[in-house]
Amino acid sequence: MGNSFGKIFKISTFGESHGLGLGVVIEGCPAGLEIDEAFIVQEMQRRKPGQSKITTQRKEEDEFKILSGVFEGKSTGTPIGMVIMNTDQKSKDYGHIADKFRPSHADFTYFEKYGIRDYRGGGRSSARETAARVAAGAIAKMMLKHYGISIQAYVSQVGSLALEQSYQELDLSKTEDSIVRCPDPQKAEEMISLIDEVRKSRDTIGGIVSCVATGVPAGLGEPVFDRLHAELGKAMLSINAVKGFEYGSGFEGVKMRGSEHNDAFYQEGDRVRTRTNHSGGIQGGISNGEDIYFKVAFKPVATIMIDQESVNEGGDSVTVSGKGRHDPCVVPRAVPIVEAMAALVLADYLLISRTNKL
Ligand SMILES: Cc1cc2nc3c(=O)[nH]c(=O)nc-3n(C[C@H](O)[C@H](O)[C@H](O)COP(=O)(O)O)c2cc1C
Ligand SMILES: C=C(O[C@@H]1CC(C(=O)O)=C[C@@H](OP(=O)(O)O)[C@H]1O)C(=O)O
Repeated sequence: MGNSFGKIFKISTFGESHGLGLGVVIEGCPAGLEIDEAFIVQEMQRRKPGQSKITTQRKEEDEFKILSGVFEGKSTGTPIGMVIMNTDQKSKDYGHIADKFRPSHADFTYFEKYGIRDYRGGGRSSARETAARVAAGAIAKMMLKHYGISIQAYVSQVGSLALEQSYQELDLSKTEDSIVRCPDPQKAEEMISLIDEVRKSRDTIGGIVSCVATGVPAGLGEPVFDRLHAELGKAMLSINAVKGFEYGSGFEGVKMRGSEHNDAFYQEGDRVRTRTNHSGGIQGGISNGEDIYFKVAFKPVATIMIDQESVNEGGDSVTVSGKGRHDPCVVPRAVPIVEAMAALVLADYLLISRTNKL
């Protein structure tokens, strides 16, 4: 049920934030793929907590072990198992809210579903689980790289501080230069100051991660239900704290006429191309070979260090205030998560596309 994702390139994750650790099983990765462990380390470092002053201060190195499915540096075609141990849980930070529900976190709904509360933290609802997705996403990215596909995400908005440039106008190679992962150096500084100011006031703030996938061949997707953008939307909306997904021209597109919005075709060598790309690289649920681009909106983190109205498990009114180590804004760490989820979807559809036609 809700613990797995994908059709051919499939992942299942297990574990929670205050248990012994977490992990992932990847099925469907073709044999013979070179597995670059240094690349997986790099991806884990981009997501790990405690990486800068504008993230949670929980210190996890997120070292992983590959248990199976890789031999002499190559995938064997059998399930790839990976584990990441938890090393820095502080469950006592949750003692004062063991029977209270944090507003807008998962405490209430999780309790309603299971009738059991793992009060050592957010349990399975903690974004700690995304470490397993990033590990799997790194393998998916390696497979995509083999086929010339790359994915790059960056922070394009924090609160109301937004980049005005499109991804083509930005130097995305600068994204990793700043702790906020915004490729515009000046805006990055402003975003960092804003997050720091919000953090000092014991509050949190939201933001947007933009993402572009290049080199995706035409023909990936489905004309109904499992349309490529629907799968990308599901993947993004499955990330903790996501409140919005928009691809191509998105909500802005409604202001245009068809004559402006249509992407005119032209022939370039042996490829059909489009002059504009309001379609965001997907038409009729199937990739058309142009860049796939989309945005993901993240809400302000639920756990704030300010008193808030709530109730406990017995239905009494209580006041709740967070303690411990929380992200003041998730977007800097969400960048590799968005890329990982996009990579998992594209890797899956790339393998599915081999069954499209003779
Ligand atoms: C990278 C990342 C880090 C997060 N860190 C925190 C955190 O430190 N504290 C918190 O309350 N929520 C954090 N969240 C959000 C919660 O996990 C999320 O709000 C919770 O699972 C409830 O789900 P919902 O907000 O999607 O409804 C984080 C989310 C992401 C993507
Ligand atoms: C540990 C991570 O992030 C955590 C995500 C999270 C949440 O509620 O989502 C709450 C905090 O964790 P804790 O359960 O220790 O209070 C964050 O530190 C991680 O991303 O690896």
